[in-house]
Amino acid sequence: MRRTLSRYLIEEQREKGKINADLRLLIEVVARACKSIAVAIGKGAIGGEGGVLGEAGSDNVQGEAQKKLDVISNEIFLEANEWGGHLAGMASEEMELPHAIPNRYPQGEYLLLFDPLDGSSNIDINVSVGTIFSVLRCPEGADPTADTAFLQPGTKQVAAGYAVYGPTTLLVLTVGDGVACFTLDREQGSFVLTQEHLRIPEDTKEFAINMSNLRHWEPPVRRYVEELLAGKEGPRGKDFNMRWVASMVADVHRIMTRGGIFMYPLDAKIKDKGGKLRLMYEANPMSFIVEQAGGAASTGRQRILEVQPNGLHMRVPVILGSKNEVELVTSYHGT
Ligand SMILES: O=P(O)(O)OC[C@H]1O[C@](O)(COP(=O)(O)O)[C@@H](O)[C@@H]1O
Ligand SMILES: [Mg+2]
Ligand SMILES: [Mg+2]
Repeated sequence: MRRTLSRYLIEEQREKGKINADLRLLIEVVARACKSIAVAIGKGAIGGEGGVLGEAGSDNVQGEAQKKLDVISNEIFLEANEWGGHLAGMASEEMELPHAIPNRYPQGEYLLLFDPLDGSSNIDINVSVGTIFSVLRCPEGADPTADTAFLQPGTKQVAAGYAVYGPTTLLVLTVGDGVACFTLDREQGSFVLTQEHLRIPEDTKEFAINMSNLRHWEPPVRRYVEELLAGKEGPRGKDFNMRWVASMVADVHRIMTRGGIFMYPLDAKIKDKGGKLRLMYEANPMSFIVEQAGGAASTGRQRILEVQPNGLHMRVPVILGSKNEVELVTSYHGT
């Protein structure tokens, strides 16, 4: 019998007691929003003036040029989730401040953080993009319209997931009880459980990093990658393969499927910003998922999930995936 996302969540609630009804419904709403984003992306250039493709003509809070689909996806997430009754507030990579739930809607106990469209640079060339989300509890008495309510380390996440809009639309989810993968059945309009208990192999022969930054990396990462490149003749004694999609969701999903290590380390160009990837919308949710699948996630100096955020849009170096490789790079950092 087909197990849909709804059924999986009901089991997590009623049989396993891992989530409450509010969190179940919240995840259902998030999944519906991802379906709507998948439909919007599917329209591509249809509709004149490039359709949903191309630039929006605006910048986000990080000073990055927004694509039309960044804006559309953000709107879809806000609209779908604000009236659901399960949230105290939302924060998005695309918005400077938290989004308050309007008074006319019921208020809930959770905070939702999201990167509505990850891998924006791939939209216009028809390569996989995705959505990443993280759920926290709103601390008692905290003001959900203020940043401070959201500034909790990743260990406090109660759920996290990502959608990949690729040849198929996938939703990968953890509620702290392992990782499950659902495939969107486009005819039925439902997410069907296609893999449970995902595990990342501890060893790998594949790595993902933007090699064009090599000259800017810190010595530990440079040493690690140079050893991989040396292959059979080098200290690792085996050949490694490299992949870089430049959509974190797609690169991480490959690692969830067949292992590997993904790195967006600190480099001289981005040192002042603290890294490239955003802690709250990218690094934390992905690290929660990776750890739940038996992998590891580190900044090189610290477990990502233990980083105390100092701002909603804080950036961190990210090294995640197959456990033994992540531990090796971390050891090169002298930690
Ligand atoms: O273009 P670069 O420097 O290789 O960076 C790629 C990284 O940037 C990101 O696209 C950032 O995400 P956004 O598209 O949400 O800004 C990651 O998905 C990806 O890993
Ligand atoms: Mg992103
Ligand atoms: Mg984005």
